Amino acid sequence: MSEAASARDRLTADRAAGLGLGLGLGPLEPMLRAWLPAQRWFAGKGRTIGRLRTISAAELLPPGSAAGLLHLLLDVDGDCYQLLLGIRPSPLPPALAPALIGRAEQGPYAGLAVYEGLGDPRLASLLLERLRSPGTLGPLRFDRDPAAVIPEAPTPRPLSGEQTNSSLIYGDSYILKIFRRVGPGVNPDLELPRALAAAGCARVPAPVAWYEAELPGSEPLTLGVLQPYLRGSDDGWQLALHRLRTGADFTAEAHALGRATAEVHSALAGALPTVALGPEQTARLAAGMTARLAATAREVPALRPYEAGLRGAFDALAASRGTGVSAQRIHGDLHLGQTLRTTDGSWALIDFEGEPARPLADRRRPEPAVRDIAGILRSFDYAARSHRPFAPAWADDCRAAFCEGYARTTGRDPREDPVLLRAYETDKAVYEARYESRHRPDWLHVPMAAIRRLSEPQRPPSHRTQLPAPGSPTLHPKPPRRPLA
Ligand SMILES: Nc1ncnc2c1ncn2[C@@H]1O[C@H](COP(=O)(O)OP(=O)(O)O)[C@@H](O)[C@H]1O
Ligand SMILES: O=P(O)(O)O[C@H]1O[C@H](CO)[C@@H](O[C@H]2O[C@H](CO)[C@@H](O)[C@H](O)[C@H]2O)[C@H](O)[C@H]1O
Repeated sequence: MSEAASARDRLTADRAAGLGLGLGLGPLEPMLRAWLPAQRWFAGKGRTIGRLRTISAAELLPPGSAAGLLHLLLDVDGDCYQLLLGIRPSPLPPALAPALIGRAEQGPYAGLAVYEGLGDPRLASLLLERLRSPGTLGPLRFDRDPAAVIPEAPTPRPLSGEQTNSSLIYGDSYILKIFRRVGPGVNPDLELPRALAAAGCARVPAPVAWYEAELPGSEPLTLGVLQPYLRGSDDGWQLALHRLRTGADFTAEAHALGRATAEVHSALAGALPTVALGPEQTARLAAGMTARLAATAREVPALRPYEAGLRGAFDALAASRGTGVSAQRIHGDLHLGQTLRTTDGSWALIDFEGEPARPLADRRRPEPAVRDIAGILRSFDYAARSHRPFAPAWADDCRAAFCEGYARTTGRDPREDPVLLRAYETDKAVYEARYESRHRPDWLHVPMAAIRRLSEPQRPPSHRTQLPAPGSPTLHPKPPRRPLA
């Protein structure tokens, strides 16, 4: 960055510090209190906000006759959230009207409209420009892969649809994910794709630029990651639903996805530390699952009648004494919505953030790879249950094909350790019950169906809706109808 640019950055950062936002949020506070709980990415939905204060404020662009861009990190009842606010003369142009948060009556922005800045192409372009030219602005540090060529000014658009964070797509070439709830320490969604890229694994789009906050006395907080946009790819979840609707087979894709997942797991195990689990660690894993179950049962009344039955899966894991299980860095929240089938027909995995509600330190801990496998197996069940009528055989076939694909690459079929797999599937279904009850109560019935099944005492498999036990004839189902990738 040039000296003039860095002097300008210091100026804007100093101006932001002097905005009167230092302790409280001043005139912005009432409007943000009303606006935050309505955001899809806000984790405290349904709660009245107690503490709301500024952690850092930096003007990426001071407002003048045109839009300004204010970057905020807010402490909302102990959670840290990232906001990018547009500030413009009021009224907003019609295209931006739905993004309005409020009009500042006093303070440095008196008379100006404050709005969600990401939908404003001018501000979205400014953010990309920052990422193209590394440097700092107040607490913000912008960084990039020096080898990457990031084009100038591709047209930005916000990604529409359900999301935990917020993303901007630039000219269908790059996608910038802006993390909303952030914490100290590198986000695994930056850490793991970078490690995979360095290891030569092409199953994950490699980060080309990122930005962080450097706050006194804290590890840097990852705030955003820019990656190549896999244009024309199909989201695995949508693809699966489409196949179900048209009565079409998905086992070839499930098999190829098993292989892709196994490749990513092998690359992660090669690039980052692994740990062999002994009986003590396995018992600790099982205790963690049991504790999560108890906490979820307190929060989700529908789960309570099944709590004792579900605990059986975790007790069995503790009793198994964990021989031969190894833990490694994994995806952490793998489901069909985190997979993309690219235009050349291969699978890519995205969103390595882990389960968004878990503390970052937990999400960065090595875990058995079967946790990801359980996530995908649950996802086939989700897809089959979203279909009317419920299609259990479709899900069973996909589950079997996925495990076979995984085994083809690693030499180990996940179903060979049914106790471990069942414990992780149960843990995932419990997580889903809490996730759905918090975010999509209309979907709660989907994990509840699995919870009912998983809470039943284990019987030898007698029909196709059961996960086949190792050695049973259904372990090696008929070959898929189409050639496998
Ligand atoms: N590299 C990419 N190429 C194409 N589409 C992508 C890419 N990364 C993400 N997406 C799309 O954006 C959506 C949201 O991304 P994701 O990383 O899952 O965000 P979140 O954590 O907010 O849910 C994905 O479901 C996918 O459709
Ligand atoms: O926002 P993320 O993609 O990181 O993940 C969260 O939201 C997912 C839903 O969007 C949720 O996934 C659950 O629903 C999916 C269908 O929409 C299904 O395919 C998954 O199997 C099921 O877990 C995910 O659990 C949550 O962390």
